[in-house]
Amino acid sequence: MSQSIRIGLLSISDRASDGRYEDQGIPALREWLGRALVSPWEAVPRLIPDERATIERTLIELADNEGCKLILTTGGTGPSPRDVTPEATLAVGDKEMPGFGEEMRRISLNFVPTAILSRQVAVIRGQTLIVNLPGQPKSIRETLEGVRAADGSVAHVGIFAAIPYCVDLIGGPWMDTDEAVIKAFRPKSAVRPQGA
Ligand SMILES: Nc1ncnc2c1ncn2[C@@H]1O[C@H](COP(=O)(O)OP(=O)(O)OP(=O)(O)O)[C@@H](O)[C@H]1O
Ligand SMILES: Nc1nc2c(c(=O)[nH]1)N[C@H]1C(S)=C(S)[C@@H](COP(=O)(O)O)O[C@H]1N2
Repeated sequence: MSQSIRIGLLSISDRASDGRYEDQGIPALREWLGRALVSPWEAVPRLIPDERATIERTLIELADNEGCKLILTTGGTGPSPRDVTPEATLAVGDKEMPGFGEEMRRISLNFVPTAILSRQVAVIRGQTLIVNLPGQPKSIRETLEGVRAADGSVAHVGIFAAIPYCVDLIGGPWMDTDEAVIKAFRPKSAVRPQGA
């Protein structure tokens, strides 16, 4: 049995956090991960406003104190004055992982022409991978799972395909996925550690 991975689910929204609407970010993240992951995992959810200092503090808390090896944020990636999630994420990261943002924008263009308005980034902080997803709840599935053709075959692979191997490389727990949702790609040389 694999070791359980703790996954930070960080919904960043002024209106969801002050109760003007119900947060759909955390439920959408939970729902998708619940379908995609077949190895054990535990959600560590947080709902906060679009305040840069609060975002930075919460990312640090999830990574350093809560032991989350993966953090998925949703919201605050656009061009509006209050959208500061990428700045906060870059500020707490040791290394930027530009491929995630580049690929998510490409995937999202299959769904909306405004995909290029998302400034989403990904970083490594210590042994934690942090990935920004857009705020529209439907964009969570779109970017993580990718695009399917009418016959259900995969037309554009979602970014989650690369996440288990990235977590391996930074020393996190082994993750297995349901291939009907998303096939995790690992190079043939990747060796599953004993007991994982
Ligand atoms: N947590 C959420 N729950 C439900 N819907 C959301 C959430 N976050 C965003 N949305 C929807 O997606 C849209 C785009 O998200 P964005 O992150 O740009 O929010 P926003 O317009 O800055 O407002 P807010 O921060 O108050 O959610 C929102 O206008 C809203 O319709
Ligand atoms: N997959 C996907 N990506 C998407 C969208 C979407 O609906 N689906 N919305 C776009 C829009 S309209 C905006 S403004 C940006 C930024 O969104 P955010 O501020 O909610 O993070 O994400 C873009 N990326």
